[in-house]
Amino acid sequence: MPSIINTLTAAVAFVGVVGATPVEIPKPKHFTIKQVERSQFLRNGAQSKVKTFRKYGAKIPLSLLNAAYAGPNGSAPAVPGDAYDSLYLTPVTIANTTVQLDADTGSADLWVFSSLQASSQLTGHDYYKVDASKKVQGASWRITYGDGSGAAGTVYADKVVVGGVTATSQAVEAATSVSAQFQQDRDTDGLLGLAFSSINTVKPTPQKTFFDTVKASLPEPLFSVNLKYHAAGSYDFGFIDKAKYTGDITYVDVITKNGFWEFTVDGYAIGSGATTKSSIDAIADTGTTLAYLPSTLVSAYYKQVTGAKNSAQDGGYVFPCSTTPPDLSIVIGGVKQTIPGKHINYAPVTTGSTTCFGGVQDNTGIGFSILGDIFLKSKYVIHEAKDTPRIGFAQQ
Ligand SMILES: Cc1noc(C)c1CN(C)Cc1cc2n(n1)CCN(c1cc(N)ncn1)C2
Repeated sequence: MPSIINTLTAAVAFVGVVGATPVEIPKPKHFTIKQVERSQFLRNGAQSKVKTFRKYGAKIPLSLLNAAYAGPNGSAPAVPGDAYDSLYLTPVTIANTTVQLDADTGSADLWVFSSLQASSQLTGHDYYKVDASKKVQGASWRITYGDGSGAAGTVYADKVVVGGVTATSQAVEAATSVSAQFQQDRDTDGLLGLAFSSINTVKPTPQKTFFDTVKASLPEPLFSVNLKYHAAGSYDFGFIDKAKYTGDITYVDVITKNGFWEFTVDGYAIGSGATTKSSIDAIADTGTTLAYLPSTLVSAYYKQVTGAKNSAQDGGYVFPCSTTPPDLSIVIGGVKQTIPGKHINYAPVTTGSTTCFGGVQDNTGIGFSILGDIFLKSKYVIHEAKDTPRIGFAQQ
């Protein structure tokens, strides 16, 4: 629908009567009343409902959030799963059911809670009702994540729609079992893997990710990630939205050998300090909540945070919640990408504690650095899968 903008320009004289003596109010030169597209009002209807729910502290149904933040074709919302952005959820329609999946650039399996699980595991979840006629015979999958959580099951080829983009026959990995972490997390109905298909866990034949399935049909072979701090962002498939970033996009080549969106960081700076040159191997990973960086960098960073300590009891670097830590910049493609200090004050270590867990932690034991949501939520990140895959970063 073309937007209907009527501009009414009127010169209106107001004569007000105050007491007995008429008072002439200076004549305004002109004013404009803009009319906007009806659909924007409709979307704003959902948004005004979200505001009312928030005002009265009511839990907002994800379906309402999805309606409020529905984007143009190709764009899907990424809604924080809780108050601390521990994960972001995106509505995905599989066959005729819409589920809330954690879109994850650090893994390559599209898996979902399903009717194959014990019904006790399905309470509070939307789930995929498997269609036996669509089963991929002989195929199975099993995935384990860095935090020890995981799931396993069998495979179906079914219709999947994300942000209006349709994969007519996408490998849908139906869970037969999920780990305790997923059983306890009633918001996450599964994952939408967006890493490279080379690390898909389906046996005997690895399956394509949703992005790989639809890539050739998109305007451009890319997807853009726009996670936000304590707010709904988006995943844009096939296009770059200039309204979602400022300045330039800095691209670097992706190292594809491990199946991640992996690249080299050139250095870092703490607060307004000098830049330290350092070659750091890192992956961009929307499925990881925090940022995990080399111990030398992390130790130098927390030396500048009043009251910070590396607490074995709390499982990492913590500091008083009243602290606003310094910004942390990392240099990618010669350009500083800054994490606001506010984002690094992640969350109380336990509910009500005045000790807060740092959003930047040590990568010891992981083998590489992970730029998770703490880094990503202030950036607009382009994942381009041409012959030489590239990743691009811009400031939101
Ligand atoms: C609640 C809640 N709080 O924080 C999380 C996470 C949850 C969700 N919940 C506990 C279940 C869960 C566990 C994981 N996820 N979701 C997402 C995939 N995981 C990854 C992905 C990846 N790329 N790298 C490492 N792990 C681990």
